[in-house]
Order: sequence, then C-alpha cells, then structure tokens
Amino acid sequence: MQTRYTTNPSDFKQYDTDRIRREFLIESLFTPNTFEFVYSHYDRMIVGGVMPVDGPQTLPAYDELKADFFLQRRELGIINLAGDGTVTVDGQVIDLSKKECLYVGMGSREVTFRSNQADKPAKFALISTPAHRTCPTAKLTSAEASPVDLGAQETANQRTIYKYIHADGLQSCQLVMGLTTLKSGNIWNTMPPHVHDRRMEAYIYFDVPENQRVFHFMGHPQETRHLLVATDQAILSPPWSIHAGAGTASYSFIWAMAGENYSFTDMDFVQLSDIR
Ligand SMILES: O=C[C@H](O)[C@@H](O)CC(=O)C(=O)O
Ligand SMILES: [Zn+2]
Repeated sequence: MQTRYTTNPSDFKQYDTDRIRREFLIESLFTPNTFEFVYSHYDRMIVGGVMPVDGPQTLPAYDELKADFFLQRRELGIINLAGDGTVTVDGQVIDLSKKECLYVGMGSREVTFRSNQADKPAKFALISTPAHRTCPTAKLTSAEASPVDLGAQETANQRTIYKYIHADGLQSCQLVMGLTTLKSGNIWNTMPPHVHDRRMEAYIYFDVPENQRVFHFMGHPQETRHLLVATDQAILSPPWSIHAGAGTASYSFIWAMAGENYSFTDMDFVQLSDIR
C-alpha cells in the first residue's frame, strides 16, 4: 500500500508535470493477482483495484491500518470494470458483472474476489473510507442505479450518470460512489466544473480506448493544470480542485467522494469565464 500526502493549493502552483503526476495520478490499478492500493490523506480514502486471474484473491490486512482486518473500521465500495466475477463476503457469494456495484459494510472479515473466466478477468475497482457503524452489504446493478442523462451533443458532453452509493441508494457512513459513461462521440465530463471544498473526490477512468487519452483538468479554479490519463488509471482530486476531463475518444469513469456531508448535489459550480 502506497501512502500519498495532501497538498496546499498555494504550493500546487509550483508543481511541474512530473510532480503533479506523482502526487495525483495512480498509474496502475490492475496487476494480475495483486491488490494495488493507494492510501490518500485526503479524507483517508483508499483507492485500489484487484484483477484475479489465477484463482481467488482475499483482501489482506495492512500494517498501515493497524487493524486486525481491512474492514474492521472501514467500509468498501466495489465496482467491476471488466469480465464477470464474484465477491465473497464472509461466506456470502455475490455475482458482480461489469458496471455493477457492491457495498461492503464495516466489520466484514473476509472479502474474496474471483474472475469467472481467466481469459476474461474481472477488474474490481476498490474504494474504502473510514466508517463508524455497519451498513448492510448490498449490491446494485446499473439499471437499479436510477441512471440520469446529462449534457448535450452540441457541447460534446452527453453522458449517463449512475449513482450507486449515496443518500437515496446503497447506504454508507460517508462513501458516495457511482459512475459516468460518455455517449459515443462525446468527450467532456463535468464541464462546467465544480469544487466541493467539503470533500475530496477520486476518479477512475476506464473504457478509454488503448491509444486514446483523457486530458484531466485539476487545480484551484483560477490556477488549473492538466494531466494525461490512460484507461484504468485514477486521479486523486483535492477538495479545492476542479475535476473535469476531455477525452480524445469517449470513455467511462468511476467517481467516489468522502468527507463532509452525504449529498451528491453539493457542488459549487464555477463559471467558465472565471476559470484560468
Ligand atoms: O461531484 C460529483 C462528481 O464530480 C461527478 O459525479 C461528476 C460527473 O460524473 C459528471 O459530471 O459527469
Ligand atoms: Zn465533484
């Protein structure tokens, strides 16, 4: 598990491309048969992934957590980004297909990930945040996630937002999580952008075609920077930062938030004319 510390926005002004990538980009989430985790000091969110190929993978305990088991004082959101698989939580086997979401409540001791087919492995995106009570372990399909269509073809941002873990969906202590899929020929997410200084956010971009990239924009609204993101890579977005992207092709991404309050719509929108 890698640790990433937080950045003061006035220091961020001095960062070059390499430093921005080191602090905010997670380049590798899916290595066969390995848990990849980044422990962020932004709201202590852990962003990770596992791709089981040669048999099941069981969530280990990490010394960084000083806990008997991973979810002793944490909750976990899982979205599968690829082939069909299963997640077993304390003996209960749950099927998880592409774009389905499973919430695992605090106190779950053994969480095991499997792919149904080794040649079409599942890629489980994992987001964990500190928790203070046990909410039920439960699954939601994308159809059950009350999809909302946003944007327009004219502004190249037609997209569907699926909300899984939030006030009106799967219950959690603080984790808010879902995914957005751009319609074919559309490239912009979250434009005009917003900030929510009350909480951080992580993006995991996926289904970006192999030789395409997403230009991800971040930074204080009057001091923006960009970084290029390939498929299956994640961004840590500080609470003071915009988080928006334009792809060289259409794509999908997971978004996950933690921190103050629990309402998906808590966003301070930034006028395009105010962005620098
Ligand atoms: O705070 C919310 C997050 O930034 C995302 O939900 C934005 C998003 O998915 C989109 O506009 O496409
Ligand atoms: Zn946001």
